[in-house]
Amino acid sequence: MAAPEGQWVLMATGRSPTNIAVIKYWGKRDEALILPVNDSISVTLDPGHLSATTTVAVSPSFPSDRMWLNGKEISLSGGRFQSCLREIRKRACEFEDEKKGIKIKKEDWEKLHVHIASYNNFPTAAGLASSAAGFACLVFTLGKLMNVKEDYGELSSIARQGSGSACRSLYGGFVKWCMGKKDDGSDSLAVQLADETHWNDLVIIIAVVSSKQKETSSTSGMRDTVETSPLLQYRAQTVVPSRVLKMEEAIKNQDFESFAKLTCADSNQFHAVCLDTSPPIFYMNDTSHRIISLVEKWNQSEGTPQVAYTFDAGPNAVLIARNRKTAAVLLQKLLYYFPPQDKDLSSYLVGDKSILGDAGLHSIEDVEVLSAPPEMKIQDQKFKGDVSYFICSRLGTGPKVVVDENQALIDSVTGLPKGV
Ligand SMILES: Nc1ncnc2c1ncn2[C@@H]1O[C@H](COP(=O)(O)OP(=O)(O)OP(=O)(O)O)[C@@H](O)[C@H]1O
Ligand SMILES: C[C@@](O)(CCOP(=O)(O)OP(=O)(O)O)CC(=O)O
Repeated sequence: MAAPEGQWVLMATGRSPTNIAVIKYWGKRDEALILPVNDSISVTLDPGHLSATTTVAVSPSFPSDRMWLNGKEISLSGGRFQSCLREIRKRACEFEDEKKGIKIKKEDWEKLHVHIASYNNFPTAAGLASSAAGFACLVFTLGKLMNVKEDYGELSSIARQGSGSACRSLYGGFVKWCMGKKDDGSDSLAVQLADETHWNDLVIIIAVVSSKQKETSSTSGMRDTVETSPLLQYRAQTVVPSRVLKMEEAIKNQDFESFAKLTCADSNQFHAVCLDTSPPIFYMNDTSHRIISLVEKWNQSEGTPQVAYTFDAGPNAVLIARNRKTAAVLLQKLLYYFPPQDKDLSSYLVGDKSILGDAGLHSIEDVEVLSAPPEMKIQDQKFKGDVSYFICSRLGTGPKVVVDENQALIDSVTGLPKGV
């Protein structure tokens, strides 16, 4: 290390998207390495709406590894953080910045400590896959800092050891996590099926359903399912392999009918294996069921699917509309049943707010005069307050370096999070 000992702080900042599975990962064959029992497929969401931003810093003056998440210091002692740090350090390469007088040899990285600050632009641990965006961002940004060779497949298999679904956030667009066969997990990694420009008509509306924090985490829920559900074997060995092939074909051909049918069926089967677990796990609630019913009835009345729904380990609905026009009609139907509790429409729909204009919803008065969806039996009942808010988004890119140093979350002089 050529610079005066302890005088420098070297930093990198990255931003990573979250993703939502359309063919679900549920069940591990190896808990420590996080190896799944089946392949899964996801869509990456626009990082402008849902992403993690992480700054990692290294300095000879740091006595230990530390991390701050959304401004609060958290422990890095857990096995998942330790696995990601260890695997990235192993692959670190020599780095030199002559102007700043910094030289770090390959073997120096093992001795240097890092400070990590991360911020999610959406609620953490609220069923919106913050762990996927977070671990993908951590691994991607550490890789940049430590000059790791750009092999996204390998990075994805490291992110997988932070949280399984995180491996799919290393790419934009449509992504497949190949379960792999090897015991060491080296072939359990993500590949991109198509980038975000391949099928850009799709519009994603997320209904963030009001709920307390979930009772069963994905990690413990899937462990219980593996141990107790006879249905999971059938799903992993027979159903998913053929669905994955069909889903890849649907994505390749932009076949919305097939895409929507597979997405809804797979979400429903995932929740069925949760119910088949002993004791049973319930992630969806009455609001989730009402949204399913709304979409199913509409799709049926149109004769062909307009919207796909999928639910992760929580009650939030992720709705994928075939195009903007359909998304605008969907929003009208949703707001008819789930009007905002207060008069502020603009904070009730975040992300791409321009969809409100497309739906002709400029004020709360426009929501109040919406007519009931004709295909629905329940016309006179509304469920104000059952949805906290909506997010309108689209498919997005994979992780990116944030070059603007003003956006770094760590102060380049103190090496501590800004504002601490
Ligand atoms: N930006 C981040 N950087 C690193 N780790 C993060 C980040 N955001 C979240 N995490 C990790 O993920 C954990 C939250 O994961 P959890 O599975 O409980 O919630 P979620 O991913 O938001 O929801 P779900 O898995 O139901 O979609 C946090 O406690 C933290 O360990
Ligand atoms: C329902 C899911 O969202 C489950 C995600 O599980 P996690 O990736 O959060 O679990 P761990 O690997 O234990 O961290 C389906 C999916 O994203 O494929």
